[in-house]
Amino acid sequence: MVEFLTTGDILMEDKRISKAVIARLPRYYRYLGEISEEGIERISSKELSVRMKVTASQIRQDLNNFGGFGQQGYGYNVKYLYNEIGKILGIDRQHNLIVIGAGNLGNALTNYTNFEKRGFVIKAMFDVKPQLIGKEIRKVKIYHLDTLEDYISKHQIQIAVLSIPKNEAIAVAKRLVNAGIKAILNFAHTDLEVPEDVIVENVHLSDFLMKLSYRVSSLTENQ
Ligand SMILES: NC(=O)c1ccc[n+]([C@@H]2O[C@H](COP(=O)([O-])OP(=O)(O)OC[C@H]3O[C@@H](n4cnc5c(N)ncnc54)[C@H](O)[C@@H]3O)[C@@H](O)[C@H]2O)c1
Repeated sequence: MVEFLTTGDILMEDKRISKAVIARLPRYYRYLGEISEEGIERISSKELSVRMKVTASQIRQDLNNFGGFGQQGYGYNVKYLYNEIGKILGIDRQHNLIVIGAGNLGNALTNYTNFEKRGFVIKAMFDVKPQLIGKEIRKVKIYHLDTLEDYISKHQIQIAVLSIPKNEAIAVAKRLVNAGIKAILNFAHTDLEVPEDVIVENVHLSDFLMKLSYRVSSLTENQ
């Protein structure tokens, strides 16, 4: 039988891994990293479930997708599982990023050193404001947007972060795609139109705030 993948699913050893499972992997990765730092070498699905506040069967189901991580009566080898999930997520290797828009948000992202610990290295920033060109933020140079395609063709850039006004984002995203970028982290409040093989993750903090607002409002209404 032919199996069809929906966008975002991955195929591992002829097995379809759902988007939902993939979306949970960063959380497993984070928890296992912390557990490993505590010096714990192995952990049962039950213990992990208590820490992560998900059911043990969910954990077993999720991790069984990748095979061979756990052993009956032994539990999971924390370091091994951590490394394997890291490999699946592709963070066992370096990813080079560029940030488009060197304003408040672009600065904050570039100043955040923890991305590098996960292998995400910001190589350059781009802007259109003449007074910003040539400046550096944590040794990351700001280039003019005119040099975008040239820079991408000369450096191995996989991911672009868009932190520019929304009315500029669609045009810049098109240029990024034409220059070969395959993944965009989009902070601009607009939907991007990209080909199917380009991955876009939208981060709209205001959406989270609206969700919180809804929850807070319903709490106060029920009081
Ligand atoms: N998604 C979120 O949760 C979230 C949160 C904060 C801000 N934002 C959005 O992110 C964007 C940036 O916010 P900010 O506070 O950093 O704004 P900002 O005004 O401080 O910075 C924007 C920068 O983009 C530059 N720019 C404008 N057009 C450009 C182009 N075509 N190419 C390259 N650079 C260009 C500007 O010169 C400026 O330096 C805005 O669209 C804002 O709405 C989103």
